[in-house]
Amino acid sequence: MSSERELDLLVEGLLSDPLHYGHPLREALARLQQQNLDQLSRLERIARISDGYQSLAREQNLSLSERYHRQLRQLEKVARISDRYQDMLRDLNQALQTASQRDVLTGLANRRLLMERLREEELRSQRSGRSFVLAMIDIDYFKQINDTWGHEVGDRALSEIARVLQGAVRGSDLCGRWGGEEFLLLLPETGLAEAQPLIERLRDALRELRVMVGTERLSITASFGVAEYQAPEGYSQVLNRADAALLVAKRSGRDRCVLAAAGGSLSAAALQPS
Ligand SMILES: Nc1nc2c(ncn2[C@@H]2O[C@H](COP(=O)(O)OP(=O)(O)OP(=O)(O)O)[C@@H](O)[C@H]2O)c(=O)[nH]1
Repeated sequence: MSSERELDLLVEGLLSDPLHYGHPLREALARLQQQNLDQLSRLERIARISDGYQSLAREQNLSLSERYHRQLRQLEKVARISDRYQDMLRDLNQALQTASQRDVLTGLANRRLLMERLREEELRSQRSGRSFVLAMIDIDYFKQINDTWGHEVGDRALSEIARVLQGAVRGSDLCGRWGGEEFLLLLPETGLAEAQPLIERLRDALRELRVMVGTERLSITASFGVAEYQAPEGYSQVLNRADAALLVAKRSGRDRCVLAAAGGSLSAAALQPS
């Protein structure tokens, strides 16, 4: 038995012994004993409170760290979703950009992209002094194809024509659909003399094109108006000259190419039907 416990028992024994009732020291001992018990229970309460605080603090720490990790995991998830979302947005933007620059039927550059490139080419030519060539191409009697075979056949013919034109030009050239059955070729860093063989090849390729409707083969020819950029003119002037040359090609029988010479006069160096 511990000495504290022995002392307790001794004090309890003295206080409960009727022999000591009325003894002046008994009252003092009883008060001392009570004070001791009160002190003890106060200490026990403090210890309980302290224990409670400690476990609460532990719990709070634990849940804080858990909450922190949970937040971190959520943030990582949000970041992953946001990355994916951004990738999707980028792809979508790219697709929209491409779609806004492409002709739906033929997949060629549309008029918007052609205009953009024309502006760029004008600036480049003014800086470098190297000209570019524009070829306006219009399919001959295309209305007859539609009227005879229907719009779907007309659409198929336009797609085939586009494929031939696109296949014949260099990577640095731009071939686009200007509208309807009209196409535009933009040949950077090129002069009329260099453009002529390409135009010849294109005319041949179109003439040889086999667009079939059942056993019938469509006859496809095109007229060309070709002009070379003359600095410091604006791109719309070279467009107008190519257009005027095309009109002459149409009026003088179609299936031919008319070159717009510098200064606005139309060259007699038209390529005649072969
Ligand atoms: N199928 C189809 N036809 C089109 C499309 N765009 C324009 N066309 C047709 O192309 C034809 C152009 O006719 P015109 O401008 O009279 O010219 P053309 O018959 O080719 O005669 P010339 O140009 O003078 O040789 C019209 O019948 C238009 O409807 C298209 O996207 N699909």
